[in-house]
This record gives sequence, C-alpha cells and structure tokens, in this order.
Amino acid sequence: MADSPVSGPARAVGTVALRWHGHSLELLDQRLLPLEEQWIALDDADGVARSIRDMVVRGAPAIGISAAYGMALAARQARGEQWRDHIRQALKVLAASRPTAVNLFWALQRMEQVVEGCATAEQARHRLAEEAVAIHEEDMAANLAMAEHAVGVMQPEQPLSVLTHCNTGALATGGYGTALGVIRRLHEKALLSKVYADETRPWLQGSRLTAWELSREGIPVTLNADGAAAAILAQGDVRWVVVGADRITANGDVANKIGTYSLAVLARHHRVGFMVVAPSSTVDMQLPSGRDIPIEEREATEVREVRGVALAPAGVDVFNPVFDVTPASLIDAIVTEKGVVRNPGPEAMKALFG
Ligand SMILES: CSC[C@@H](O)[C@@H](O)C(=O)COP(=O)(O)O
Repeated sequence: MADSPVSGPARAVGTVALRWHGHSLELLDQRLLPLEEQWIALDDADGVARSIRDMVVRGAPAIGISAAYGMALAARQARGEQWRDHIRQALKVLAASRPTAVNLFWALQRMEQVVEGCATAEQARHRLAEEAVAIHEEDMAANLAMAEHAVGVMQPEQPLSVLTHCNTGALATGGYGTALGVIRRLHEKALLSKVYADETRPWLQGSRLTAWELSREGIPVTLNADGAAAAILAQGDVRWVVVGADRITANGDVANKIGTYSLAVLARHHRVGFMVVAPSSTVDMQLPSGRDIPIEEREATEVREVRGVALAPAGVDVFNPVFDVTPASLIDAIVTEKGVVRNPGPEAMKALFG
C-alpha cells in the first residue's frame, strides 16, 4: 500500500468537471467557460478550498465531491505523529469554503468518520482516496436513478417542454446531472420538445454553463433572460419547471440558486409543475425549516460587473444573496435517488429520510 494511488471513477457520462488522478485533482475552471476550457491541477486541500470559494468548481454535489478529494489530498501530505491533526485542519479549511450547500458538510462528515477509523497515516491515505472515489461514483449513480424517477413522475405521452434555472448538469455534479440529468434523460427518450434555460443572473450559470453543456452534447436549448420566465410560462407550452437544490430541510423547504423561489411562485400561478431534483446528500433533516439555512452572500462586483466591465455606477450599493428558499408548499415533487416526495411536508420527508 506504500503509494498505490486510487484512481477515479471508471465510468463518465459526457461532460466532466473533475478528474481524480490518485495524487492530484483536476478541476475544469468554470469561471472561464464558455470562452476557454482550462483545467487547474491541485495537490492540497487549501487549493481545493480556494477553488470551491472562488467558483472554479460549483454546484452542490460537485462541491461535496471536490471537498472529499481535498481530504484525500490532505491525507497524502499527513506525516509523522501529527498526521491526524493535519487532516482535521484540512477539514476545517474545506468546511469554511461555502456555507449553503449541505453536500459539502455531508461529504466532510463521511470523510471524518473514515479518518477516525484509521490507525496510521498510510491507511488514511489509502482509505480516504477510496472513500472520495466512492462518493463520486455514488453521486453519478444517484443522478441516473433520479432521472428515471423524474420521468416516471412526469409521465410524458409526447415530447414536453421544460424550463430550468442555474446549472445542474455534469458540471455541477459527479456526472450526468440532477435537474439537467432529467432533461438529458427526456432527450435520450425523444420526450423533450424544448428546454428553456434561465441565464441566471448574476453569475450566469445558465448562459455560461447550461447552454454550453447542452449545446456541446447536441441537446437543443433556448436561452432566456431570467425576467422572461413569466412570459414563457404564460405561453402555456412549458409543463414543468425543473431545478436542483443546495439544501432541503426536514419540512421540504428548498434552498437553491437565487431566482428559484420566483420561478416556484410563477409556476403555481400558471399551473405548471415545479420539480426539485437532488441526491439525498442534499437533504438536511437536522434543520426544521428553510429559515434555518445559512444563505451565502457574495461580492458586490458580481452584480456591478461582468468580467471586469462595469454594468452599474461604481460603488452603488448591492444586495447579492446567491441562494433563496422556496417553501415546500410551492413544490409539487422532490425527486431523489431514494424515491419521490410528492407535495413535500414534514411527514412525507420523514417517511423517506427518517
Ligand atoms: C446539481 S446542482 C444544484 C445546485 O447546486 C444549483 O442549482 C446551484 O444553485 C448552484 O449554485 P452555485 O452558486 O453555482 O454553486
């Protein structure tokens, strides 16, 4: 076991955002897409934490997987009697990278349990790498299962149109995607008529990432300004709004990219289905409701500028919460790999997640 690096998942579906090489982690720099495809190589946990904070990698499941690999990298550098302290310090740094997506803390907790079960640094090096790869592979498998469940809920008899928000695809996960995985599956089954992608101000995950990911895989996508969503739903063509999640609380409230809540209100008004697709690693049964979710606020420059070009008067006051909370009462279905929660509420959530 001296230094036999554990390699990454054997199976990948289409686009990938992270590559594990056993001794280093490569991340596709999502800040540069769609203009440039550049990979960043990392060999320590600090670099991974920085990459999460700076949005080189983003999307709840991808953040959790990256943090797990960050722990595996920390174990590779842990030496001497203090090896356990070195890994615990890495965990703290990774946990401080972003606050909202619970997948980060879920993955770190899993890694911590493995550390506690290791007797030597060498064992930790091997076991943490294995666990990180397992988390990565499980996420991919969960996405495939969720896509099947979601199509079962939609029961399309003919191709249907959907609207989505942010990026929930291979770029945001271990592969395939959550909400975008459902869209991919509909396309594979020739059941997708049209997908509208909100551009997703201010970071533009929809235009920069979702439009890129779908176009390069030959899935036709129509990009729209966020403010056009009401007009699109009013046309009557869209049957489902499909989104991902960063944290789902015990009562079925959902934190997701800012703008999701307005979409849920619009969907209810227009009698369009509203579906949240997320792995069970996004469910936080410790928090009673969405009011308890820490909502990240990011720099004012994200709203005032695009790639350094000013869009607003210099120094204008900005409010930039990057997630919002959709109340469970506006959600028709939460789809996870464990099953579907229809009309979510505390009882239905407890029945599936205990
Ligand atoms: C499968 S990704 C689900 C969510 O993480 C996604 O919708 C989202 O809000 C991403 O936010 P981001 O700020 O880009 O990390």
